[in-house]
Amino acid sequence: MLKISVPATSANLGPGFDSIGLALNMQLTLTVLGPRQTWQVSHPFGANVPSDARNLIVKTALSLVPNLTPQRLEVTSEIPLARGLGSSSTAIVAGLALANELSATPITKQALLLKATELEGHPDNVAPAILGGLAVATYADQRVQAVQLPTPDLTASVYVPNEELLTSASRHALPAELPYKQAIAGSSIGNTLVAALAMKNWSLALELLEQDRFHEQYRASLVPALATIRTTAHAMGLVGTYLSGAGPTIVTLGTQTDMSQLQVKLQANPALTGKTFLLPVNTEGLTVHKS
Ligand SMILES: Nc1ncnc2c1ncn2[C@@H]1O[C@H](COP(=O)(O)OP(=O)(O)OP(=O)(O)O)[C@@H](O)[C@H]1O
Ligand SMILES: N[C@@H](CCO)C(=O)O
Repeated sequence: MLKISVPATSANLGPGFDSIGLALNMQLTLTVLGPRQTWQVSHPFGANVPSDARNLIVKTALSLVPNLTPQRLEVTSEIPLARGLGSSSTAIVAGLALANELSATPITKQALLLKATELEGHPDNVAPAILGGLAVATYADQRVQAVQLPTPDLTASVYVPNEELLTSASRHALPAELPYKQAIAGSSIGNTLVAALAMKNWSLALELLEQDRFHEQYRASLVPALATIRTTAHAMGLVGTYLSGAGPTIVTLGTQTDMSQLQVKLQANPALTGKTFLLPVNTEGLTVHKS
Protein backbone atom coordinates (compact mmCIF):
# COMPACT_ATOMS: atom_id res chain seq x y z
CA MET A 1 0.00 0.00 0.00
CA LEU A 2 1.14 3.53 -0.82
CA LYS A 3 0.42 6.46 1.53
CA ILE A 4 1.23 10.06 0.62
CA SER A 5 0.91 12.89 3.17
CA VAL A 6 1.09 16.62 2.49
CA PRO A 7 0.80 19.35 5.14
CA ALA A 8 -1.37 22.44 5.15
CA THR A 9 0.52 25.65 4.50
CA SER A 10 0.08 29.26 5.48
CA ALA A 11 1.36 31.53 2.73
CA ASN A 12 2.50 35.16 2.54
CA LEU A 13 3.31 35.72 6.23
CA GLY A 14 2.36 39.34 5.65
CA PRO A 15 4.90 41.02 3.37
CA GLY A 16 6.14 37.75 1.81
CA PHE A 17 3.35 37.87 -0.76
CA ASP A 18 3.55 34.94 -3.22
CA SER A 19 6.98 33.92 -1.87
CA ILE A 20 7.03 32.91 1.83
CA GLY A 21 5.11 29.98 3.34
CA LEU A 22 5.02 27.89 6.50
CA ALA A 23 3.97 24.23 6.73
CA LEU A 24 1.57 23.49 9.59
CA ASN A 25 0.69 20.27 11.36
CA MET A 26 -2.56 19.47 9.60
CA GLN A 27 -2.40 16.91 6.82
CA LEU A 28 -3.98 15.60 3.68
CA THR A 29 -3.32 11.86 3.40
CA LEU A 30 -3.79 9.97 0.16
CA THR A 31 -3.93 6.17 0.34
CA VAL A 32 -3.61 4.24 -2.90
CA LEU A 33 -5.76 1.13 -2.64
CA GLY A 34 -4.85 -0.47 -5.98
CA PRO A 35 -5.79 -0.54 -9.68
CA ARG A 36 -9.42 -0.28 -10.87
CA GLN A 37 -11.16 0.04 -14.27
CA THR A 38 -11.67 3.76 -13.66
CA TRP A 39 -10.37 6.35 -11.20
CA GLN A 40 -12.30 6.31 -7.91
CA VAL A 41 -11.62 8.87 -5.18
CA SER A 42 -13.29 8.73 -1.78
CA HIS A 43 -12.89 12.02 0.11
CA PRO A 44 -14.58 14.04 2.86
CA PHE A 45 -15.25 17.22 0.82
CA GLY A 46 -18.82 16.66 -0.34
CA ALA A 47 -20.50 16.52 -3.75
CA ASN A 48 -18.84 19.65 -5.19
CA VAL A 49 -15.45 17.92 -5.32
CA PRO A 50 -15.35 15.22 -8.03
CA SER A 51 -14.76 11.57 -7.08
CA ASP A 52 -13.54 10.43 -10.49
CA ALA A 53 -10.84 11.38 -12.99
CA ARG A 54 -11.95 15.04 -12.74
CA ASN A 55 -10.68 15.19 -9.14
CA LEU A 56 -7.80 17.69 -8.82
CA ILE A 57 -5.46 15.01 -7.42
CA VAL A 58 -6.09 12.70 -10.38
CA LYS A 59 -6.05 15.51 -12.98
CA THR A 60 -2.69 16.64 -11.59
CA ALA A 61 -1.26 13.10 -11.61
CA LEU A 62 -2.39 12.61 -15.23
CA SER A 63 -0.88 15.95 -16.25
CA LEU A 64 2.51 14.55 -15.25
CA VAL A 65 2.02 10.94 -16.45
CA PRO A 66 -0.92 10.73 -18.90
CA ASN A 67 -0.99 6.92 -19.22
CA LEU A 68 -1.27 6.03 -15.51
CA THR A 69 -3.34 2.96 -14.66
CA PRO A 70 -6.55 4.12 -12.90
CA GLN A 71 -6.52 3.54 -9.13
CA ARG A 72 -8.85 3.55 -6.18
CA LEU A 73 -7.78 6.41 -3.90
CA GLU A 74 -8.82 7.30 -0.38
CA VAL A 75 -8.29 10.89 0.74
CA THR A 76 -8.50 11.99 4.36
CA SER A 77 -7.95 15.62 5.27
CA GLU A 78 -8.76 18.08 8.01
CA ILE A 79 -7.64 20.98 5.81
CA PRO A 80 -10.65 23.13 4.95
CA LEU A 81 -11.09 23.98 1.25
CA ALA A 82 -10.67 27.52 -0.05
CA ARG A 83 -9.82 28.99 3.34
CA GLY A 84 -6.19 30.05 2.91
CA LEU A 85 -4.50 26.92 4.25
CA GLY A 86 -3.18 25.63 0.94
CA SER A 87 -5.77 22.94 0.22
CA SER A 88 -5.26 23.15 -3.55
CA SER A 89 -1.50 22.81 -3.05
CA THR A 90 -1.98 19.66 -0.96
CA ALA A 91 -4.04 18.17 -3.80
CA ILE A 92 -1.51 19.22 -6.45
CA VAL A 93 1.51 17.97 -4.52
CA ALA A 94 -0.25 14.70 -3.63
CA GLY A 95 -1.22 14.20 -7.29
CA LEU A 96 2.33 14.78 -8.53
CA ALA A 97 3.78 12.49 -5.83
CA LEU A 98 1.23 9.83 -6.81
CA ALA A 99 2.22 10.03 -10.49
CA ASN A 100 5.87 9.96 -9.55
CA GLU A 101 5.45 6.83 -7.42
CA LEU A 102 3.49 5.00 -10.12
CA SER A 103 5.79 6.09 -12.92
CA ALA A 104 8.76 4.12 -14.26
CA THR A 105 10.65 7.39 -14.75
CA PRO A 106 10.06 9.61 -11.70
CA ILE A 107 11.07 13.27 -11.78
CA THR A 108 13.34 14.92 -9.19
CA LYS A 109 12.06 16.87 -6.18
CA GLN A 110 13.16 20.13 -7.86
CA ALA A 111 11.23 19.25 -11.04
CA LEU A 112 8.24 18.33 -8.89
CA LEU A 113 8.44 21.75 -7.20
CA LEU A 114 8.52 23.48 -10.60
CA LYS A 115 5.54 21.51 -11.91
CA ALA A 116 3.57 22.14 -8.69
CA THR A 117 4.36 25.87 -8.91
CA GLU A 118 3.27 26.02 -12.56
CA LEU A 119 -0.04 24.42 -11.63
CA GLU A 120 -0.63 26.56 -8.51
CA GLY A 121 0.68 29.76 -10.11
CA HIS A 122 3.03 30.73 -7.25
CA PRO A 123 5.41 28.77 -5.02
CA ASP A 124 4.52 30.01 -1.51
CA ASN A 125 2.24 27.08 -0.64
CA VAL A 126 3.78 24.27 -2.68
CA ALA A 127 7.40 24.91 -1.57
CA PRO A 128 6.75 24.45 2.18
CA ALA A 129 4.21 21.69 1.41
CA ILE A 130 7.00 19.74 -0.32
CA LEU A 131 9.97 20.75 1.86
CA GLY A 132 8.27 21.24 5.24
CA GLY A 133 8.99 24.07 7.68
CA LEU A 134 9.48 27.62 6.47
CA ALA A 135 10.29 28.19 2.81
CA VAL A 136 11.05 31.27 0.72
CA ALA A 137 10.78 30.87 -3.02
CA THR A 138 10.65 32.80 -6.26
CA TYR A 139 9.06 31.81 -9.57
CA ALA A 140 10.34 33.82 -12.51
CA ASP A 141 11.43 33.03 -16.07
CA GLN A 142 9.91 29.53 -15.79
CA ARG A 143 12.26 28.69 -12.91
CA VAL A 144 11.63 28.14 -9.21
CA GLN A 145 14.35 28.86 -6.67
CA ALA A 146 13.47 27.89 -3.11
CA VAL A 147 15.31 28.16 0.20
CA GLN A 148 14.31 26.43 3.41
CA LEU A 149 14.84 28.65 6.47
CA PRO A 150 15.35 27.48 10.08
CA THR A 151 12.14 26.07 11.55
CA PRO A 152 10.58 28.90 13.57
CA ASP A 153 10.27 28.28 17.28
CA LEU A 154 6.68 29.47 17.02
CA THR A 155 3.16 28.05 17.20
CA ALA A 156 0.28 29.14 14.96
CA SER A 157 -3.05 30.29 16.30
CA VAL A 158 -5.29 29.62 13.31
CA TYR A 159 -8.77 31.12 12.96
CA VAL A 160 -10.79 29.63 10.08
CA PRO A 161 -13.99 31.52 9.16
CA ASN A 162 -17.00 29.46 8.12
CA GLU A 163 -17.19 31.00 4.66
CA GLU A 164 -14.98 29.97 1.75
CA LEU A 165 -12.94 32.55 -0.15
CA LEU A 166 -11.53 31.24 -3.41
CA THR A 167 -7.99 32.36 -4.18
CA SER A 168 -9.19 33.55 -7.58
CA ALA A 169 -11.77 35.86 -5.95
CA SER A 170 -9.31 37.16 -3.38
CA ARG A 171 -6.70 37.91 -6.07
CA HIS A 172 -9.36 39.81 -7.99
CA ALA A 173 -9.34 42.42 -5.19
CA LEU A 174 -5.65 43.22 -5.83
CA PRO A 175 -4.55 46.23 -7.89
CA ALA A 176 -2.91 45.73 -11.29
CA GLU A 177 -0.04 48.04 -10.33
CA LEU A 178 1.61 49.45 -7.19
CA PRO A 179 3.15 52.92 -6.85
CA TYR A 180 6.97 52.62 -6.98
CA LYS A 181 7.49 53.98 -3.44
CA GLN A 182 4.98 51.52 -2.02
CA ALA A 183 6.68 48.62 -3.81
CA ILE A 184 10.09 49.67 -2.45
CA ALA A 185 8.69 49.89 1.09
CA GLY A 186 6.97 46.51 0.71
CA SER A 187 10.09 44.87 -0.62
CA SER A 188 12.35 46.32 2.12
CA ILE A 189 9.93 45.07 4.79
CA GLY A 190 9.80 41.62 3.15
CA ASN A 191 13.60 41.47 2.87
CA THR A 192 14.00 42.40 6.53
CA LEU A 193 11.42 39.77 7.51
CA VAL A 194 13.42 37.09 5.69
CA ALA A 195 16.62 38.28 7.40
CA ALA A 196 14.93 38.21 10.81
CA LEU A 197 13.58 34.70 10.16
CA ALA A 198 16.98 33.50 8.96
CA MET A 199 18.64 34.92 12.11
CA LYS A 200 15.89 33.43 14.34
CA ASN A 201 15.05 36.93 15.54
CA TRP A 202 11.45 35.92 16.20
CA SER A 203 10.37 39.12 17.98
CA LEU A 204 11.41 41.31 15.02
CA ALA A 205 9.87 38.82 12.59
CA LEU A 206 6.54 38.97 14.44
CA GLU A 207 6.50 42.78 14.16
CA LEU A 208 7.28 42.68 10.44
CA LEU A 209 4.53 40.13 9.77
CA GLU A 210 2.06 42.98 10.33
CA GLN A 211 3.68 45.47 7.95
CA ASP A 212 2.62 44.13 4.55
CA ARG A 213 2.21 46.64 1.72
CA PHE A 214 1.28 44.23 -1.10
CA HIS A 215 -2.10 42.66 -0.43
CA GLU A 216 -3.75 42.82 3.01
CA GLN A 217 -5.09 46.39 2.68
CA TYR A 218 -6.86 45.45 -0.59
CA ARG A 219 -8.36 42.30 0.86
CA ALA A 220 -9.33 43.78 4.24
CA SER A 221 -13.02 44.22 3.35
CA LEU A 222 -13.23 40.52 2.38
CA VAL A 223 -11.74 39.43 5.72
CA PRO A 224 -13.16 41.45 8.63
CA ALA A 225 -11.71 38.94 11.13
CA LEU A 226 -8.19 40.21 10.34
CA ALA A 227 -8.77 43.56 12.07
CA THR A 228 -10.75 41.94 14.90
CA ILE A 229 -8.04 39.39 15.68
CA ARG A 230 -5.18 41.87 15.32
CA THR A 231 -6.92 44.24 17.74
CA THR A 232 -7.56 41.41 20.21
CA ALA A 233 -3.94 40.28 20.03
CA HIS A 234 -2.60 43.84 20.39
CA ALA A 235 -4.73 44.33 23.52
CA MET A 236 -2.86 41.32 24.94
CA GLY A 237 0.51 42.80 23.91
CA LEU A 238 0.92 40.32 21.03
CA VAL A 239 2.02 41.11 17.48
CA GLY A 240 2.27 38.60 14.63
CA THR A 241 -1.18 38.43 13.01
CA TYR A 242 -1.55 38.17 9.21
CA LEU A 243 -3.91 37.00 6.49
CA SER A 244 -3.05 33.37 5.72
CA GLY A 245 -2.68 32.88 1.96
CA ALA A 246 -5.56 34.44 0.08
CA GLY A 247 -7.68 34.24 3.26
CA PRO A 248 -10.10 34.19 4.89
CA THR A 249 -8.06 32.31 7.56
CA ILE A 250 -6.18 34.53 9.98
CA VAL A 251 -2.96 33.26 11.57
CA THR A 252 -1.13 34.67 14.56
CA LEU A 253 2.35 33.34 15.34
CA GLY A 254 3.88 33.34 18.82
CA THR A 255 4.80 31.17 21.79
CA GLN A 256 2.53 28.24 22.55
CA THR A 257 1.43 29.84 25.83
CA ASP A 258 0.59 33.19 24.21
CA MET A 259 -1.26 31.50 21.34
CA SER A 260 -3.32 29.35 23.75
CA GLN A 261 -4.31 32.48 25.67
CA LEU A 262 -5.18 34.29 22.43
CA GLN A 263 -7.41 31.42 21.39
CA VAL A 264 -9.35 31.64 24.66
CA LYS A 265 -10.11 35.31 23.81
CA LEU A 266 -11.05 34.50 20.20
CA GLN A 267 -13.36 31.71 21.30
CA ALA A 268 -15.09 34.11 23.72
CA ASN A 269 -15.83 36.65 20.96
CA PRO A 270 -19.40 36.11 19.59
CA ALA A 271 -18.41 37.84 16.31
CA LEU A 272 -15.89 35.08 15.59
CA THR A 273 -18.06 32.10 14.74
CA GLY A 274 -15.39 30.13 12.84
CA LYS A 275 -13.08 27.37 14.09
CA THR A 276 -9.79 27.81 15.93
CA PHE A 277 -6.76 25.50 15.79
CA LEU A 278 -3.45 25.64 17.65
CA LEU A 279 -0.91 24.19 15.21
CA PRO A 280 2.80 23.48 15.51
CA VAL A 281 5.02 23.88 12.47
CA ASN A 282 5.23 20.78 10.26
CA THR A 283 8.87 19.95 9.56
CA GLU A 284 8.44 16.89 7.33
CA GLY A 285 6.67 18.27 4.28
CA LEU A 286 5.67 15.72 1.64
CA THR A 287 6.08 12.14 2.88
CA VAL A 288 5.63 8.88 1.00
CA HIS A 289 5.28 5.53 2.82
CA LYS A 290 5.15 2.16 1.08
CA SER A 291 4.12 -1.02 2.89
N1 LIG B 1 -8.07 17.53 -1.75
C1 LIG B 1 -8.66 18.10 -2.79
N2 LIG B 1 -9.20 17.34 -3.74
C2 LIG B 1 -9.78 17.91 -4.80
N3 LIG B 1 -9.88 19.24 -5.00
C3 LIG B 1 -9.36 20.04 -4.10
C4 LIG B 1 -8.73 19.53 -2.93
N4 LIG B 1 -8.28 20.56 -2.21
C5 LIG B 1 -8.62 21.66 -2.88
N5 LIG B 1 -9.27 21.38 -4.00
C6 LIG B 1 -9.80 22.35 -4.97
O1 LIG B 1 -9.14 23.59 -4.76
C7 LIG B 1 -10.09 24.62 -4.43
C8 LIG B 1 -9.55 25.56 -3.40
O2 LIG B 1 -8.40 26.17 -3.92
P1 LIG B 1 -7.99 27.66 -3.50
O3 LIG B 1 -6.66 27.92 -4.09
O4 LIG B 1 -9.12 28.58 -3.85
O5 LIG B 1 -7.92 27.63 -1.92
P2 LIG B 1 -6.83 27.10 -0.90
O6 LIG B 1 -5.75 26.37 -1.66
O7 LIG B 1 -7.53 26.32 0.16
O8 LIG B 1 -6.32 28.46 -0.28
P3 LIG B 1 -4.91 29.26 -0.37
O9 LIG B 1 -4.30 28.98 -1.73
O10 LIG B 1 -5.29 30.70 -0.19
O11 LIG B 1 -4.08 28.76 0.74
C9 LIG B 1 -11.30 23.86 -3.89
O12 LIG B 1 -12.48 24.61 -4.03
C10 LIG B 1 -11.28 22.59 -4.74
O13 LIG B 1 -11.86 22.85 -6.00
N1 LIG C 1 0.10 34.15 -2.29
C1 LIG C 1 -1.22 33.68 -2.64
C2 LIG C 1 -1.56 32.50 -1.77
C3 LIG C 1 -2.88 31.86 -2.09
O1 LIG C 1 -2.78 30.90 -3.08
C4 LIG C 1 -2.23 34.79 -2.45
O2 LIG C 1 -2.16 35.47 -1.41
O3 LIG C 1 -3.07 35.00 -3.33
